[in-house]
Order: sequence, then C-alpha cells, then structure tokens
Amino acid sequence: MRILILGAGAVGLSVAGMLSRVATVHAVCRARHARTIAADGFSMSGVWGEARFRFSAAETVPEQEDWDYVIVACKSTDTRGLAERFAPVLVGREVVSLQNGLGNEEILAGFTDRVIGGTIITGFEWRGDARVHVSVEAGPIRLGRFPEGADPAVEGLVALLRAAGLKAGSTPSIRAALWAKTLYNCALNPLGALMGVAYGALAHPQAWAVIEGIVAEACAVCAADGVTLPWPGAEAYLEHLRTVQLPATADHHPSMLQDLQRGRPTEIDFLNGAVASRGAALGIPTPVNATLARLIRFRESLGGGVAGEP
Ligand SMILES: NC(=O)C1=CN([C@@H]2O[C@H](COP(=O)(O)OP(=O)(O)OC[C@H]3O[C@@H](n4cnc5c(N)ncnc54)[C@H](OP(=O)(O)O)[C@@H]3O)[C@@H](O)[C@H]2O)C=CC1
Ligand SMILES: CC(C)(CO)C(=O)C(=O)O
Repeated sequence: MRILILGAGAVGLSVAGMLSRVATVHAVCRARHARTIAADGFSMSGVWGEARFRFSAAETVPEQEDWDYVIVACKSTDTRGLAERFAPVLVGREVVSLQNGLGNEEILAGFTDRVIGGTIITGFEWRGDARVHVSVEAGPIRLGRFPEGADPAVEGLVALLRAAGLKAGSTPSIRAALWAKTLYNCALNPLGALMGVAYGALAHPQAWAVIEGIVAEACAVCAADGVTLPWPGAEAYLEHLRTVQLPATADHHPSMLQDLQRGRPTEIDFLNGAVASRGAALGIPTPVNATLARLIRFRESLGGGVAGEP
C-alpha cells in the first residue's frame, strides 16, 4: 500500500510514522522537518508510544508515483491552497481529509470525485522539528465516504490504520461524525484559546453557560442541515461532553491557543464561523457562535503574544 500525506505537521507526521510500519509512506511537509527526518528520523512520544520512524519526506511529491490514498492533514485554512498546488496528484485518487471543522471535504470534492472524510480526536503537540508528543486520546479515528456511505476503499484504510496499531473505525454517516467533532471543537477551542486555559477549566459554571449556548445553536444548525447526530439533542451531547470528552482531554490546550500565540490564522471560519454562516443560510440564529468567531478574528488581528502586552 502506498500512502501520500499532504501538509504533514503534528497530526500528519505522527500518522505517517505509524503507517510507515505497514505501508510505503511519503509526507509532504516543511523542509526543516524533512531534513530532520532524513538525518535522525521522526520522533514520537506519548500515548501512541515512544518511537523513531524513518519515511520519505520532502516539500514536493516524487514524480510518477502512484498512491492508494492521499491524506490531507494541513490546517483547514491551507486546504484550498494545498489542493490547488498538488491538484494533479488528487485527480481521480482516494483523498482523505484528517482535519478539524466543516468544509474541508467540500473543498477537496472540487479536485477529486473520491473524497473520504475523517475525524481524529487525539492531541498532538510539537516538541521540535520532526518531534511530536501525542498527549491525549478521546476516541478512535473515524472514516467514511463523503458525503455518505462506507465502501471497500474506506474499510481498506481503516484496516491499514488498525494494522499500524491505531484505533480506527468506519461510519456510514461521516457528515454526522464531522458535525459531532465540530461540536466539541466549537464548544472548547475558542473559549480555551481566548481564556488561555486547558479544556478542563471550561467546566467552570460561567464558561459552561457559554458552552451551552454554542452547543444549542450548533445542534439546531446541524438538524436544519439534515444531519442526525448520535445524541437525541443538545442536552444529551452536553452531558457526553461534560462526563466523557472533557475529562478525557482535561489537560489539553486547544491548538487554536497556539495559533493565536504564534500570530497565525486560526481555523475559526471552519468551526464557530462555519456554524454561523451555515446558520445564516438556513435561517437559524447563531448569536453565540457568531460572537465567538468575531472575538477570535479580533484576537487574530492583534497578532501573537499576550493580549494587552506592549
Ligand atoms: N494538533 C492537534 O492536536 C489536532 C489537530 N487536528 C486537526 O488536524 C489538522 C492539522 O493540524 P496540525 O497537524 O496540528 O497542524 P500543523 O500546523 O502542525 O501541521 C500542518 C503542516 O502543514 C504544513 N503545510 C501547509 N501548507 C503546506 C505546503 N504547501 N507544503 C508543505 N507543508 C505545508 C504547515 O506548515 P506551516 O506551519 O509552515 O504553514 C504545517 O507544518 C487541523 O485541521 C487540526 O485542527 C485534529 C485533532 C487534533
Ligand atoms: C486535540 C483535540 C482533539 C482536542 O482534544 C483537538 O481537536 C484540538 O486541539 O483541536
């Protein structure tokens, strides 16, 4: 099996490393990571184990290679640019999004008619060039044919991930899985990023009241979008978030916080911003999500460092 990973960073290089145990892998990543991988390998620590992996990595794709799967693992803000740059590699191939948020699969569907959606609810933190710490894991990787269904290509990648030692499963309703992951990220990422706290701190009643608003609106938009979530309503999801997901990732700081600290664009327009824009299109009011999206965009405009510092 031959796997190409595009936009390989914390998530993509870790998945590349694990898959290199059972498949031929090439990762398209930044040059500094590629240099370190060539010299010393990719180093991984944490809940996926301590390991050093060697696989092919560069800023470009080797010419005239064939790929069984192309996994896109960049930030959602880079999906379109990356897809445009590597468009010839995507045409007619199985292209898998392993990213957060709503909208990546729709972008990739403009480049291939074989899109597989994916969700990953594991925490990855940079520790240096080509060095990543896998901090927490709250569930298996979920894959499904986009917009719906599962088929042998989806099952083939699930089997490969399992053979590599990862927890993975398929779903016939990837849109529901993407919405479910988006609920989690919308509820926790912007608040955690704005307040500079780990997820566990968001159980505070003042924060939780905001989270209730975020989730109620997002569930209403999701229902209007024709997607049935695994929970009967917002209350049931909030209970799952409070009792299962929050404890499992209590010590994790949202990647959005790191983006803000580094003065980088966040994925807000694929999270709460996407809930607000889809809500507007469907006639569902989303004042809480729209306000959080505005606050994050405002914070982005202030650049890196701590707000208020000279
Ligand atoms: N980190 C986490 O814990 C989790 C992240 N996710 C999601 O997974 C996705 C990826 O996140 P993550 O791995 O953290 O992001 P990273 O920023 O660590 O990785 C993406 C990498 O792609 C690189 N890149 C972008 N464009 C190109 C290009 N044209 N050529 C080569 N490299 C390129 C980026 O470089 P540069 O930075 O220089 O632009 C970066 O190194 C996101 O949607 C995120 O929300 C999901 C679950 C957990
Ligand atoms: C790491 C994870 C899964 C939160 O636990 C995440 O989605 C993020 O930080 O964006």
